[in-house]
Amino acid sequence: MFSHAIPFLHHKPIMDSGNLSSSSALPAVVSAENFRLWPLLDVQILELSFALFVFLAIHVIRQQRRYGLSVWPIVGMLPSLITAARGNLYEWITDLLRRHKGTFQFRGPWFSSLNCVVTADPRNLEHLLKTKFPYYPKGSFFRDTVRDLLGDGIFGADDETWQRQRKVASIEFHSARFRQMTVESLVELVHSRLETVLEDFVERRTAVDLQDVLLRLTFDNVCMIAFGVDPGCLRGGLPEIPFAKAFEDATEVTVLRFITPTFVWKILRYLNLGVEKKLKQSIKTVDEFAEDVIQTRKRELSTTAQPQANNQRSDLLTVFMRLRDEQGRPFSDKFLRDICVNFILAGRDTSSVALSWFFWLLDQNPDVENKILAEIYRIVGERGEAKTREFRFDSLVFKPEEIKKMEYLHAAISEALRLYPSVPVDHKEVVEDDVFPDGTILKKGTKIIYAIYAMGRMEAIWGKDCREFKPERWMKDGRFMSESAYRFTAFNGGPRLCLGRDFAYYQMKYVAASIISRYRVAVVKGHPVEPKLALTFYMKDGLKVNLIKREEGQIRKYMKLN
Ligand code: HEM
Repeated sequence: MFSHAIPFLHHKPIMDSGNLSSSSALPAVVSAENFRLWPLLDVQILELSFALFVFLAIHVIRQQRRYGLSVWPIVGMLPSLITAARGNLYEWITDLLRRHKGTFQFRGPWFSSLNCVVTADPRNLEHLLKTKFPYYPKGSFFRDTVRDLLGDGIFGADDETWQRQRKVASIEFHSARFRQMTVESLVELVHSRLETVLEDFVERRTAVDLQDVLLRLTFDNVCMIAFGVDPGCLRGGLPEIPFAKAFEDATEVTVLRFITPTFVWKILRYLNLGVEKKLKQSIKTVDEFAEDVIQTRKRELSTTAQPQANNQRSDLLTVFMRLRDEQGRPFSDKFLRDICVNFILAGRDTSSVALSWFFWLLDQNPDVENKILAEIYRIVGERGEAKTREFRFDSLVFKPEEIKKMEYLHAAISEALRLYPSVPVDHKEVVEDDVFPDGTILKKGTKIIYAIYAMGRMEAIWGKDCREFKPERWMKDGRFMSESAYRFTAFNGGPRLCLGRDFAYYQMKYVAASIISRYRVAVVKGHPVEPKLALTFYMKDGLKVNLIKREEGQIRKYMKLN
């Protein structure tokens, strides 16, 4: 920057002095006396520029020592961040955190919203997620950024608005009715849709993008849970569903707002230009879909034709429609829409990307795959009918109690989430001056990023083998052992612990066991696997795999059955 500034300051006098013979070319105010001063001024400017340069160089070096990164005037650490974002940003953050013993301060450009404290220290996580929870809300910056898409829904909400939704949804998520719905919806999706789609790829002997198929499955599944409707993304031919596409587009553009200066996206929104125009259109499609479902459900619930069927409904939309607010009034259609849209966002891609990383890891760790298979066969083998010739292992429909017993599979999925958490970084805001347990001083308004991906790679937390995929680290005496939410933060922790965690484990285990028991999943050789920069930890190029069908005869031989 300053190497540009110096010649610029010199140019004018040098050019002018070249025209000395022609006094008419000189500005009237430049006298001969003034001209004798030019070389003097030149030297002074040069000296001043040099002093400024030295001062800045010392400043940058000092800041580099203090923060571990160059801090440039005006743009702060942004150049390093941009360079890192071209490679693997999450590894870059991990490396910085390791060098700074778990916490570092990022200095963004002046007047930007990028100044923040980044931490992977479990003591700090417990402090902000639990001990001092009320002092670390999502905050107004987050809420304003996501409001157009998420409205007053649970994700951006704080205080009473959050509490009310959390309480109702929490009761519902733990109810027997809800559990039954999740079990039934998965049986329907896996055996009527997923199996058909995968079988089609096997017959055509073509590779399948497993991440895409899993995303479709979890999108349909979460819509069944939130709205009580199936959008049909996993139907034959894998059609493009306008609601699903609009949802995806709206999420992508909303994420872009986080790295765009607020005034820029607000102007674009006001003028209805560029990505903001796209966001508006996508939200319109989402709203129309929601409106349609809400009105249809209202009509269904008001008819007396099927009272039993209506009472059985346990999707979130119906549950919240039956409730009344503090004044005894039903919730507005807008609030109902917000609740459902937030749950869809929470559950649409988290489980599917986790499963994609899990299958990728399994391909590199055949010993783990064999142990999972052995566990499945052992558990299913306990069924009396499993020993008969009519029983077929390649068309298993697991019972909920069997899924629960699969503890090694539970450990393997947790291990995949430890290394590849679906939400790689999360954020909070400080509402009052505070000090982290590690001594970091926090000023009111500071943004906190907790680096969940980096936490899985901290030797201080997981030991020297932290980068290895070892489900055994979760097992003790043949049983799964859970870990503190402040060390394993893939599902967040404290009062805002993921509401869908139990459901997500059931869903992931059911889908994984159903696929593994039917096929060996082999990642296509040379397929590039790297993370995409997004809110969720997608694989940038999906996960291309070939499916190799397991032979019934081999399974029976393996199980020593005839
Ligand atoms: C592997 C699967 C999943 C992972 C790793 C995961 C992870 C997370 C994380 C990190 C948060 C905190 C987000 C934040 O506050 O910024 C969260 C919140 C939440 N999750 Fe999950 N999630 C998963 C699946 C699901 C599913 C399937 C559902 C619902 C069907 C769900 C529902 C929620 C809800 C409602 C919240 C908000 C809780 C609150 O703010 O009180 N999640 N989840």
